[in-house]
Amino acid sequence: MENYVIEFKNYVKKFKNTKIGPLNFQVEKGKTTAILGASGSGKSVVIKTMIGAISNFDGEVKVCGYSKKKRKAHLANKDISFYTQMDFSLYEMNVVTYLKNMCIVLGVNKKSINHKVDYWLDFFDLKKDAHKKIKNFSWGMQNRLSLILSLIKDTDVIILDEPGANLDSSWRNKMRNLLIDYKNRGRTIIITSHNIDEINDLIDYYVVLEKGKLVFTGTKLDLNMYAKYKMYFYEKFDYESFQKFLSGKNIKAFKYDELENSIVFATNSTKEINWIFLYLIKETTPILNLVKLPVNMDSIYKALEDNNDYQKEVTQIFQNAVPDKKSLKLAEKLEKKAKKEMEQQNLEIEDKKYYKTLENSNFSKPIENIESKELNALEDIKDKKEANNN
Ligand SMILES: Nc1ncnc2c1ncn2[C@@H]1O[C@H](COP(=O)(O)OP(=O)(O)OP(=O)(O)O)[C@@H](O)[C@H]1O
Repeated sequence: MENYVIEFKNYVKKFKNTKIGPLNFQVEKGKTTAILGASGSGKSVVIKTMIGAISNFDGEVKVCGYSKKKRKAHLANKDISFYTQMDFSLYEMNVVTYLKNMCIVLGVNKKSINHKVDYWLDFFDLKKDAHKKIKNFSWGMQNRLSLILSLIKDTDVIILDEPGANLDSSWRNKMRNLLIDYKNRGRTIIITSHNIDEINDLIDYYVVLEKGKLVFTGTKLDLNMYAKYKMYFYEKFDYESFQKFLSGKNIKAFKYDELENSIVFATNSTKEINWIFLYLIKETTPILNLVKLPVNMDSIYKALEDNNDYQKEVTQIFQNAVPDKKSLKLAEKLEKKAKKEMEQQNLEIEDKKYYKTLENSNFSKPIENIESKELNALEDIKDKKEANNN
């Protein structure tokens, strides 16, 4: 059985002034694939090609086993649903009549039409407006109607082009929960969104475009994206010793803003944040606020930049037959990086030790198996506690 629902091979679409491609990527069955990129990068062109709205292109595109260039290309659409924001401002019909007609066009089993229309109108809170003319619907209501159109066919593959646009946060949240449910049921989701942060935890594969070119395809692990946090303090912060503390930990500190007394740091494992708290306890530095910065295209491009730098370093080393001083230095750097990755793999074991330490933090028994720095931190607290009691 074919594991890929969609395949793009050497795909190129040329417009008068723009070229999209060459693109090579696959969408795996049962996974959530996000097509991401800045405005104008080519996301909609890719999606329009998937659904057959663009058919004149170079290369090969297969959807659900059907080549998009062959005579039977349209048959792929029976197995997929598609969402895009539609404009219903000229529709005189009421929503029930419209949806029932559309169910027939979409090939929904006749016996289930009434039940499905009723279910989805209820789900998107449009039942009370069921007999209004669609042209009188607000933008948000029209958007919910577009969503019903993409869900009512109930297919295993769903393509969503900016499903959150024009929806308020509570509807976006409801839509997100629906996608989680689809994902848990093994459905294939292809999604584009400018609010990456809202869907980032659902994404299995990233297809990242930049100015029509494919700049990345792969998993979250391949992307190695660090989550960024901003921490605010009451008073001046000793950034230098903080940076020293971070060496050997899987945390990067980006900058210290002296004006607002804030630091930005990043990590690819949320567990690592515990080190920061341990440091702050040691330094008795109270925090004012901690904010997780949203994932956006900048974070993704930054992760790609970091990955590219790393790749360049590796290539450089292997291209130099006789290692010079610079290459040796790079080799040393890479060795350190590899060591760090090993440490990351051992993180769970480290974490267990760390939590054990916290459990023991009543200081009634000796603390074993703990790094001396962290031991010192806890000892300091113990001293302070005792001083207070005296
Ligand atoms: N029919 C068309 N004729 C000419 N150029 C087009 C056509 N469709 C798309 N393009 C061009 O292709 C490029 C990619 O457009 P596309 O709509 O795919 O961007 P996008 O990534 O979906 O952007 P957004 O996030 O703003 O929707 C743009 O430069 C656009 O002008």
